[in-house]
Amino acid sequence: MLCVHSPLHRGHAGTHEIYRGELVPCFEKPERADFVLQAFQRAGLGEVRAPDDHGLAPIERIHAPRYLAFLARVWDAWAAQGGTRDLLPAVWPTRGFRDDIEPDNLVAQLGLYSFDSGSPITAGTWTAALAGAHCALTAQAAVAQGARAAFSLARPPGHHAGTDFYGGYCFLNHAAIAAQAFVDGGAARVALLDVDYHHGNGTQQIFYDRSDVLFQSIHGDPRTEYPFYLGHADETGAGAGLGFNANYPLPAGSDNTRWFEALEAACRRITAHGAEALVVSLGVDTFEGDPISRFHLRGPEFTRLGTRLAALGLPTVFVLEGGYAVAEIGDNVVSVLQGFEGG
Ligand SMILES: NCCCCCC(=O)NO
Ligand SMILES: [Zn+2]
Repeated sequence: MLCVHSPLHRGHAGTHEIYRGELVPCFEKPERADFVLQAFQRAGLGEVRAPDDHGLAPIERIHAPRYLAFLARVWDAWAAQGGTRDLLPAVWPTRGFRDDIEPDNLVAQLGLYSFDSGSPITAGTWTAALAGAHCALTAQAAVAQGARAAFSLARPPGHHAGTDFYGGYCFLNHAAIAAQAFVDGGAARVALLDVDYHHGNGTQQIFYDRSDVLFQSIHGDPRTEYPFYLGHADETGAGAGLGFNANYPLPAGSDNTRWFEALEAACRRITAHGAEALVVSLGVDTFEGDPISRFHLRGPEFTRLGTRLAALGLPTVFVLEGGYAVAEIGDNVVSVLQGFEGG
């Protein structure tokens, strides 16, 4: 299986995030990708290739121009003001505020384009996010050209990023960008399955009124788990997209039997959709030892996940999302990919 990876992720290295109201060291750190890369190479799963430069056009198919312009300029604007520390928002346009006018104030702009204070922007964030999107696009191109599967090994992750907002450590929605590339390449029906512990609120928002991309997510119940404000089972799509969004929220602490029951339901739905390609938001923070999550998957379950996805028989792009047990993230990701390869 091809792995697409860029060392440019290392430029995104925030020091602290606000987690549940407290300033703590970042959980989403460069070592995550290093450990996955080492495990992938150790397992001999395939070639590791640098991403091609796909430019901005495929990214503009998903994200709003004013948001991309903001991400591209925000650090330089901050540096021009003499700023050096990581950028975190402190004010947001919640209900009753206007969000059609972009304030001149930089901290206000951070709030306009974000939904949490846990995703620091640093000098290398834009470059890293852009490289991550190009990793996903390069993986998608390889699959569109005949590869059975490919893995986009990038950070920061993407599934919390919406059309014009960042959060949950995510800035560009790599999985959504890859799914759109399949559509733009002629696929009439694409399935996007999010198996990260946290609901892919950004991906849901992006495809919510569309029937060509079926979005499904298995995740910790948002009544108690991040992102809290989206991811309930009654969110089934809108307009032309009604019936093409499915959430499987599970109570924190749910056992693996319940998790795989949800996976089975989602896989059946993918087959019923008549999907021609599959994009997987592969978060492994479902791992029993993950520091910020509360499911119980371990190596054998990750292998079983990969095997089940292989049984769908679809051209598949895996996109790395979460997973913060840094010592185990590599083995957990490789277990999924090995299960898929052997499936
Ligand atoms: N800062 C709060 C927790 C963010 C979760 C990020 C994640 O793993 N999403 O899938
Ligand atoms: Zn997650």
